[in-house]
Amino acid sequence: MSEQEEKSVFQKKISRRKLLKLTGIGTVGAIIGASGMTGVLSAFGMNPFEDDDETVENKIKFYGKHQSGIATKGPEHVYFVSLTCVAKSKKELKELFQLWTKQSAELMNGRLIEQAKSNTLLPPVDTGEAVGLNASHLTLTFGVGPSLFENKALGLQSMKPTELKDLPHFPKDQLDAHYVGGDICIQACADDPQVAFHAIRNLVRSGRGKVTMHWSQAGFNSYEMKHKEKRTPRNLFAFKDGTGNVNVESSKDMKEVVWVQPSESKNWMIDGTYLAVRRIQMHLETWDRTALSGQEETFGRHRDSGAPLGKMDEFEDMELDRKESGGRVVPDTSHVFLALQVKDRMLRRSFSYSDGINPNTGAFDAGLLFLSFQKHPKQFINIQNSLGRNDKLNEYITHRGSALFACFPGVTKGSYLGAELFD
Ligand SMILES: C=CC1=C(C)c2cc3[nH]c(cc4nc(cc5[nH]c(cc1n2)c(C)c5CCC(=O)O)C(CCC(=O)O)=C4C)c(C)c3C=C
Ligand SMILES: [Fe+2]
Repeated sequence: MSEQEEKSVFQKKISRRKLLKLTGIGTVGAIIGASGMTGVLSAFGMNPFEDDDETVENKIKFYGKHQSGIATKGPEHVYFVSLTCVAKSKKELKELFQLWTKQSAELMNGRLIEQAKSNTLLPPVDTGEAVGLNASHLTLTFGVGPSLFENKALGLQSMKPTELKDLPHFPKDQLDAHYVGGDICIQACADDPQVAFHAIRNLVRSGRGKVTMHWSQAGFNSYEMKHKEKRTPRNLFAFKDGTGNVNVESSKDMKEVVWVQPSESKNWMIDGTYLAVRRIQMHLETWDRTALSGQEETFGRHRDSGAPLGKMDEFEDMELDRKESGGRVVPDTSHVFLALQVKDRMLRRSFSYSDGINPNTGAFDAGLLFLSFQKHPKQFINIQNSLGRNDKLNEYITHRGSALFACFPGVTKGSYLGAELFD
């Protein structure tokens, strides 16, 4: 940088574009590393996580300290995919994440993965089904599973955090290999299911030769609106699901429960989180034959209001030890009672699914794509163990799918997804 150029930077006369050019950030961090870039931009009074286009409607920012789709509230649709990595080297995989970074920023800005006019003699680069649709609050969240680190060709063995291992077998699990594990995951959430699907379709398509699809699951949430605010959504058993969740607006809670802090894991996981995924079938027909009182005793909450048993309002305190006529108001076999027996907490971000009819039973294949984010997998494991064999809800559900992923921190502009792992 010349003296004159430096002066312009300090007087903040220089344009963002010019600064990126001068520092070499435009060439994917060729000159300074990912964390160095954050420092340089901050020193010049620029937000390193700022996105380009503030004018785009219904847009969630791609760049940030944390990935989108974790603390982002009120998702209506999800398309989740678990992938197998077939890349032959770390370099190939790194290039894929660099490409996905660029494409994700485009998609979350409501654009196609490639703006260039298609050559009519070739298949279009973007598949096109999102043409004319807006960003629809699309979020994209990427993670890597334990098996990725066992692939010797990638040479990532020493980077594996000790806590990143397959979830243990839990009592009553009846897992179907079709819905277990994966090397890489992508969670796409949007208000429009076609926008979410389009994103995954195009990301997977451009990863051809480096990834193949292992399993996927689409899901949905519907929100009652009050004073233009989304209320807690109901699951397919009609209960409000998410009332006792971590407050995503509290950075203290998020640091305590969700975001990995320095020295809590491998350095590349700082500001990242672990995603536990469970595909849980819900036996709707059995549930629908259960009396309302039995349904409410199963969860420990009233169905319509979502209030703790014996109370009126959804957000009243859950008093687990409250007794009336000598008996517990909230049964000790209820889902909420057992979930609260351990001190661990998690951020739940689940979606309902309905996938047609099971040909063997003639029953709905419907349930919950349970997704929880936590800074350590033991938080999920401890709660699931507490639910164990005693949860009354077990009479109505069967866990069919399971996976654990380490989700990267967010991306600084000029860097890429997973840079801290690959560089
Ligand atoms: C291991 C963690 C959990 C699994 C698996 C799980 C499955 C599951 N949950 C519901 C419905 C509800 N869960 C509710 C509360 C709740 N659930 C968990 C954990 C798991 N649930 C926790 C930690 C809590 C919060 C307890 C609290 O802090 O109060 C509720 C009540 C409303 C709410 O707080 O969200 C419902 C309803 C289903 C249907 C299900 C599997 C299909
Ligand atoms: Fe639950």
